[in-house]
Amino acid sequence: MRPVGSKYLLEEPLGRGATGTVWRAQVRDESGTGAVLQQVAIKVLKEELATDPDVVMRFLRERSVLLRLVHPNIVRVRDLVVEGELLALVMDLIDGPDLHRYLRSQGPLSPVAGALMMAQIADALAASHADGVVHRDLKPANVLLATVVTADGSQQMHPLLTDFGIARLADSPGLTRTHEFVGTPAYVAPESAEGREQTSAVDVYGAGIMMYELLTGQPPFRGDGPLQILQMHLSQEPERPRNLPEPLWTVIEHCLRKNPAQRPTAVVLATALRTVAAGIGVHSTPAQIDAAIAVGALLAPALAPVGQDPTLPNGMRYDPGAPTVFGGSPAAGPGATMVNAFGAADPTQVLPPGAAERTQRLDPGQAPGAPQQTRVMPTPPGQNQNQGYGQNQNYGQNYNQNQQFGSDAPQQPAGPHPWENQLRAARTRNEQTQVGYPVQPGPEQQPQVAPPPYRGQQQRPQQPPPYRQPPPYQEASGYSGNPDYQEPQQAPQRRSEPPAARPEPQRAPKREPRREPEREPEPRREREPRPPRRRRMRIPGGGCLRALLILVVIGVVVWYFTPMQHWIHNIQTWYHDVVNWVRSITDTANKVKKDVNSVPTGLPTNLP
Ligand SMILES: Nc1ncnc2c1ncn2[C@@H]1O[C@H](COP(=O)(O)OP(=O)(O)OP(=O)(O)O)[C@@H](O)[C@H]1O
Repeated sequence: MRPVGSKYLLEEPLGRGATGTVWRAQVRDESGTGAVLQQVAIKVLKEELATDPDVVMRFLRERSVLLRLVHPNIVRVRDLVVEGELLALVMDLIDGPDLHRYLRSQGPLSPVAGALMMAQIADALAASHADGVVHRDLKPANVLLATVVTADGSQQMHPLLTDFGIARLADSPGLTRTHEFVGTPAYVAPESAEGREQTSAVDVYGAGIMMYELLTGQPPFRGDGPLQILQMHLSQEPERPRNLPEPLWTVIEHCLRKNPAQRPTAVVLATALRTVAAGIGVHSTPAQIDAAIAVGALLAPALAPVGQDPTLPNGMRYDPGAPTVFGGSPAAGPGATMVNAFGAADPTQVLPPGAAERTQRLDPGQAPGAPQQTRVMPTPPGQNQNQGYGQNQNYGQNYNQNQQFGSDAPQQPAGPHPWENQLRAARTRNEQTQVGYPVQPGPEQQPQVAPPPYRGQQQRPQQPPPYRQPPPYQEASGYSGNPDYQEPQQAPQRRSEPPAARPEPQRAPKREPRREPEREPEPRREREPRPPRRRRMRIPGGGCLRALLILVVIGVVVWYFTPMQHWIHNIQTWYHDVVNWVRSITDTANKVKKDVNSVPTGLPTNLP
């Protein structure tokens, strides 16, 4: 067993994810008895994260926020440990599978069960959004299912959202150089895929994808590789699953809008899901059915009652400013190099060289060791990369303006996100290849993904929605919380006309024209499509015939239009002359020879 800090002992790994390994661990009594006080889960972040100064810095800065996120549907983070080159989150140990594993083994949930489970996850999101925390990596693997036994002895599944802040930690400028993907492509919102600003709406998109998967068994966009899936998020509309009740599809479809401004808030989503769950059950009253059918009006973005859910009791408001209630002992052991939940005021003792100094520069007005304010509105990816630490001194300021989701705080120019680069590279590759690939439209040609008119940039900033505690399942629809609960699969029958659509409310007048982002991506010039080539008919041997024909034509021209005939005639004449000369010479020679041979022999040989 490996010790972590002065009071934790890692027992056995529970599982590994992209950002680290989760261990079952013990909390030891530090008074000397060594007794095991409690079992916890500890997520030990990967070494490459733990050694990245940016991650360490964020880890320390966001500890107060992560520790403060206390909600019935959020896995509670109890402690954050920084020890040497080890970063770890100490969490409640949840004795149950994660939702991904559950879906693989049990199959999809029924519409009512799925809607009620997602309503609870939306509650968790509403609470975290109210506190300025965007999850950014919503997926079934990040929902743990605790089993609770009710008063009547039956077992119920209780979903708890985990891994808050991890995606943001992993999205470090240093890491994005080596890690191409932070997040899970199947659940990524279009704006995240394009490296645009990520607001709380990315979580609502993730919730929409998750809901689709809970009800059908698979996410809406599936492809061969991450890039193809990202492209589908950007340009494809999800296909409506068969047998899905219409009101439930309406909710999913609103969550999956490409434009983040058209998605509902998490508060509205939770209300809408409970309305739908109540209206599609077997015991639904006509009024509940009508309310479910009219859920589209509730989800309309202009009507989204930010933070105002009339169905929730007043006494159950979520107070983001409320003090965090921690358990355990605040004392760190002597010499312990640990930053703990109770020691927000503890000086940070172990930081990679320079990180402490940077932290100091980030918070110039803050006394060393003083509890940090909540500053967790995610900066657009790449911002830090381009700006350096000095400019991050505005972080707190920006947060104060940004904590209303979608505020009119000045937008920092965001550098290209790694995904964006990859998408561009892929498109460019397609263009260069040009073999049977249609030219992919650039972002500027895609109507669905045109930079959205962020509400925050156009409208007056709104206060974050005060979160109210949701009612238990039973209050919503009589659902016991057990996903095995049976309810009809078909859409509710319309028993009366739905209530007239609410009048469109007056939108707040534009306060200032929207500022164009300073770094608009260069509009990419589309290539002119090549005209189709005319295909020539190929005749076998046609090439030879053509050459022969050309030779004949040349011969005729030369014969009739040049002195060739004359030259040939002369050559013939010369030839004949030469032949005649040769003949006459030969004849003469033969004659001479004959004459010589005819000279009489027998002459005296002894002539003087
Ligand atoms: N608090 C917890 N209690 C019990 N088991 C947990 C807890 N947190 C995580 N686990 C289990 O540990 C395993 C790994 O979790 P982890 O969060 O690292 O996985 P992941 O979500 O797939 O990865 P990542 O979010 O890093 O991409 C999962 O199977 C999960 O069920």
